[in-house]
Amino acid sequence: MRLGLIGFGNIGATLLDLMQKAGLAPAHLAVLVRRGREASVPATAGAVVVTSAEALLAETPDLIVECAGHAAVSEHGPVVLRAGVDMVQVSVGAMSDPALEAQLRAAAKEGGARIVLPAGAVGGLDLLSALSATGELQVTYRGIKPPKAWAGTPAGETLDLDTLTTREVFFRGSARDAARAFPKNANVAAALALAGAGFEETQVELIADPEAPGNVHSYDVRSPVANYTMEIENLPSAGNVKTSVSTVYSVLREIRNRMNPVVI
Ligand SMILES: NC(=O)C1=CN([C@@H]2O[C@H](COP(=O)(O)OP(=O)(O)OC[C@H]3O[C@@H](n4cnc5c(N)ncnc54)[C@H](OP(=O)(O)O)[C@@H]3O)[C@@H](O)[C@H]2O)C=CC1
Ligand SMILES: O=C([O-])CC(=O)C(=O)O
Repeated sequence: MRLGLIGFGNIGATLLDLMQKAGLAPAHLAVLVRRGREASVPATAGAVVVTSAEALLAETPDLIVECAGHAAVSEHGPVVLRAGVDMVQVSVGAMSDPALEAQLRAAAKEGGARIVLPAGAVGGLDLLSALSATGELQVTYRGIKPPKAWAGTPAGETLDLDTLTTREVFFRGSARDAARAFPKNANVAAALALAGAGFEETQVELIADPEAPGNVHSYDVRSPVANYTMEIENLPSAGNVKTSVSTVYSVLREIRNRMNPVVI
């Protein structure tokens, strides 16, 4: 596979490492970084490093994986999709901006490309997406992380994250408001909303817990044909405590599914 990456931080670098270990090293790798940040991609990655979506497309990737954040989706997503290249959009929460979501969908339609939204750090989206056809879903999600994973977010406006000793719920609201206010921590809420009951109807609680065993994603689903509860206890990434390691494995799965004859 000729692979294009937008962003080469924690997820990008770990993904390349996992692909190499799984015997799925890309035949060609191009990485889009911000101008002036070219040196952030080590020579050992064996990548062509570019600073624009046009230059990334000139490398003729079969697939592009965005793992750079909401602003990068807005900047590069429409260009990539309009050119007809499928994009795995790890920053799912960028879809919480209705204008950007419409722009991305229109670009994908125009280019005949697909926006692939990976499950990321959460699971069970297959059943949730299937049940959405009942039209009567109730979904409640709780995102629980250690205080340091909420550093640099609005949680710090109401909590002293350095000294917190008790579990505190600092956000209650819709998945849309969660995804917009916590772009590096609530992509999971957006994925659940898009698969299930929608951005306004999906209820979210965000919690800082000094006793949290990792990044915990927990949600309840009620529907006319099935009810379920899911709880995932994730190991945080060494390179970014906000991001669970399983997120990278979920991107690897998307790549594996494009390379294998059986999709699962
Ligand atoms: N779906 C899910 O479950 C999850 C989704 N995510 C999403 O993935 C994103 C990346 O996570 P992670 O790798 O851990 O974060 P990192 O901060 O480790 O890496 C992000 C990288 O993207 C680069 N970047 C930022 N803006 C741009 C841009 N406009 N163009 C090109 N590169 C850019 C940054 O470069 P620089 O070094 O120059 O700043 C940085 O190297 C998160 O921001 C979040 O949106 C994260 C976790 C779970
Ligand atoms: O990686 C995680 O645990 C989830 C996360 O940050 C997000 O949803 O943005």
